[in-house]
Amino acid sequence: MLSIFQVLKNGICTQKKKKIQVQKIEKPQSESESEEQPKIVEHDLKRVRRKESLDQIEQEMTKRRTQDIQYRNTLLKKLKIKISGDNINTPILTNFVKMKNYINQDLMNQLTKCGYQKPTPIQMVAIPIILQKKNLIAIAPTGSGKTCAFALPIIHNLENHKEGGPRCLVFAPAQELADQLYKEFNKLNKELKIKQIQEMNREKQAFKQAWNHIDILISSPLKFLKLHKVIDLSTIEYVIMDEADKYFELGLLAQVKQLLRILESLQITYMFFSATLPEPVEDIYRDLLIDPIKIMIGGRNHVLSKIDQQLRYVSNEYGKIQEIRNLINEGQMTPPVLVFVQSKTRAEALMYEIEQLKVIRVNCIHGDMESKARQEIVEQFHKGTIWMLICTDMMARGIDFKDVQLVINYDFPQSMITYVHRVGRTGRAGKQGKAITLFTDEDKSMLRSLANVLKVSGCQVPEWLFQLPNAKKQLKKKRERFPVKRENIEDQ
Ligand SMILES: Nc1ncnc2c1ncn2[C@@H]1O[C@H](COP(=O)(O)OP(=O)(O)OP(=O)(O)O)[C@@H](O)[C@H]1O
Repeated sequence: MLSIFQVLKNGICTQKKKKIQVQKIEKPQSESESEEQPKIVEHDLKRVRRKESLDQIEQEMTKRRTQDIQYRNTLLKKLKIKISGDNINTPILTNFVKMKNYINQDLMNQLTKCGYQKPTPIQMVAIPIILQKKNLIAIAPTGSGKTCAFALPIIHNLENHKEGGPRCLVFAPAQELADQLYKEFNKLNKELKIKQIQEMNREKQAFKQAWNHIDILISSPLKFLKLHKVIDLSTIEYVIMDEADKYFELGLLAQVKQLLRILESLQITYMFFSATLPEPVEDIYRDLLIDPIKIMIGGRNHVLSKIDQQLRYVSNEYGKIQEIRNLINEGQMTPPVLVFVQSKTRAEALMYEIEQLKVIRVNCIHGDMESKARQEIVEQFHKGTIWMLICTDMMARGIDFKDVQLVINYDFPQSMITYVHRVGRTGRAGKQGKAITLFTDEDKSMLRSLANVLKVSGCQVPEWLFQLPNAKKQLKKKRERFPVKRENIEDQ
C-alpha cells in the first residue's frame, strides 16, 4: 500500500512509482554491418526494448493496482467499514507511525502520550479524509475513538496559532460533552488556542475581542446562535458536529438549520459524527454538503460485540429493586457501574434505596443539579470515589468514563437510539463490557425493536423476541414524548 504521506503529496492515486531501468545496448557484432547501419539497428533495438520494458512496467503496475484494491477491499470488509461518495480513493491509515513523515513531531509525541498505538477503524479512514479537507458524514460505534478521528487531523490542518478568529467550530449538544471534547483536543494540542464558549465573557465587546485570539471554539449551537451577530465568521474553515443527531432529538432542528444557513456562504468543510444517525437526519445534512464522503462502521445502530448485552424480565417495579439486590449479592456489581433511569425523581429515589443497603458508594446526576455539582460528581466517578452512578439520559451520549464494567438499564430506554448510547458507556476503547436491561410488562412493546438491535450487533437472539408484535412508529413517538408511567421506586 502507498503510505498516506505519498498519497497526500501526489494527490489521490493508487499507482506505484517504479524505477525504470536503463538498459545498456551492446553494439552489434556482425561484420556485414556498414558504418551507418549499426546506428539504425541500435536505435530500433532500443525502441523495441524500451517498449517491452514499458509493457512490463505497465503490467506490473496493473498487477499492483489490482493487489492494492484487493487489499483495501479485504481490509474494509474485515473491519466492517463501508465508504461511499465520489472520489473515495483515499488511503487507509493502518499505523500511526506512517504519519510521522508529514505530521509534526509534537503532535506525534502527544499521540504517544495518549497511549494510542494503533488507529481504530474510524480513525483509519476518517483521518486521511479530513486531512484532505473533504466533507464527511461518519457513523461509528460508541467508544470507537471518534473524537481523536476528527481532533487529530484538524489540529494538524490548523498547524499554528493565527490571530483573527477561530478557524474551526466544534458543536456538542451537552455541557459535559463539551468539557470532554475540550480536554480531548488539548490532550493532542500544544500550539493552538482552544476555548469553550462559556469560558468567554458574553458582553459583546469583550466577546468580540476574545474571538480574535482563538483557533478552535467549542460550543452548543444555541449558545453560538446567541452571539454570532457580533462577530466576523469569515475565518471559519471547519465545522464539526459531534453527536450530530442529538440536536434533532432535542427539537433543535430549526436552530441547527439556522446555524448552517448562516455559514452557507462560507467555504467550510463539514464533519458530522455519531454512533446513530437516522436516515432522515443524514439526508438533511447531506443536502447541505457538496460531495460528502460517508463512512459507516458496523451499522447504523450497531452495538460492539465486546459488550455482553443481557435482557432480564422482572415483571414489575418491585422486581427491579430485587434484581439490583441480587446482582449485589451475587457479586456482579464490580464498579464502576452506571445505572440509567427515566427521570430525575427516579434517579434521586433509586439512589436513596441503594444507599440504604450500605454496601455501595452511590450517587446520582441529572439536569436539575447546578453544573458545578454535576462536574464534581463526574470527577468523583472518574476518580473511583463513587462506585455506582445513577443517571438520566443526560449522561447517555458521548461521555467517556474509563472502564465502566456494567451498565444497567433500570428503566427500559425510550428509544433504540438511546439504548445504543446508554450501553455504549461500557466496552469502550476495545475493552469488554456488560449491559443488563431490565424489562417489565409495560416495556414489552419495545422488545421487538431491541431484538433487531441485538441481531444487528451479532448477538444470539431468542426466536420468541421476533414473534412479538412490532411497536408501531406511532407508539414509539408517543413513548418518546410521554415516557411509560411507572410505580414509584420508594413505594416498593
Ligand atoms: N487509537 C486509540 N487507541 C486506544 N484508545 C483510543 C484510541 N482512540 C481513542 N481512544 C480512547 O477510546 C475512548 C473512546 O473514545 P471516544 O470518546 O472518542 O469515543 P466515541 O467514538 O466518540 O464514543 P461515543 O460515541 O460514545 O461518543 C477514549 O477513552 C479514548 O481515549
